[in-house]
Amino acid sequence: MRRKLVAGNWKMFGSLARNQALVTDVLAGLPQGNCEVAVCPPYVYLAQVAQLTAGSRVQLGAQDLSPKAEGAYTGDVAGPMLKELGATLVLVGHSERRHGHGENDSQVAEKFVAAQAHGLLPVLCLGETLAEREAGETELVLARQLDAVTQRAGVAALANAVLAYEPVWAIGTGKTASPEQAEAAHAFLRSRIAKQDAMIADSLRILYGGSVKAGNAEAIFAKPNVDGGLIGGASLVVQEFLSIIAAAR
Ligand SMILES: O=C[C@H](O)COP(=O)(O)O
Repeated sequence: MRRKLVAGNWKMFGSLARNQALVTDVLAGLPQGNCEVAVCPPYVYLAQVAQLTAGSRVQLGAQDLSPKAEGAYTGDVAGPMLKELGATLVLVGHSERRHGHGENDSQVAEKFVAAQAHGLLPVLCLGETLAEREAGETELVLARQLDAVTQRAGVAALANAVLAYEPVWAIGTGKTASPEQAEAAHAFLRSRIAKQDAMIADSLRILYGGSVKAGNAEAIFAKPNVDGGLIGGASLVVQEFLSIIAAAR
């Protein structure tokens, strides 16, 4: 039985005052339940959010990391730094990094390896663009993005990771993948991993991300291969985020 995870990706939103209000209200309203909850604030707020979430069941994540442990890499942030501030997980390969910052599959694989090397749980994001979907290339793209990591890190590395299927066309657009479209992509990913290791495939959590809201979370999370969500915009709205957590039973 896979335990669901709902992770809020705040992207480049927040301020000291807004974060304090958001986390305080989320903690106050957190529904009972078995699902894991995490928030991923911008780097500069990790220490603040670590303090606010201390002792709660809300885990702390970062949105990206450097593939290097330290060095002359201006503007980059290394895994050990995230760990020191209390992060336990980190997103790698988010589409806003792949498409907005030109990260390729092999760089994403290096970041995945670095995350694990520094004791962080990598949440590997993958997903196709609208053009790729319309060209019938969804599975081809997912396979390429997944294989880049399994070939670099080995399939066994997925025992200590989470996947997040995020169709690029559904991110921040209000256009959600239907529960059936999400399920099909998740099932494809799981079956591809099962060809190499059935047990790892069975225990691996695959989150869905892309315009998840209170109103659609329950239907998406009800699909057998969907193990929670990576939530962008709705994670910044207290009642939306709490309802999504409640839907992840
Ligand atoms: O990381 C989260 C995803 O990019 C989804 O963002 P969204 O919920 O705002 O569409």
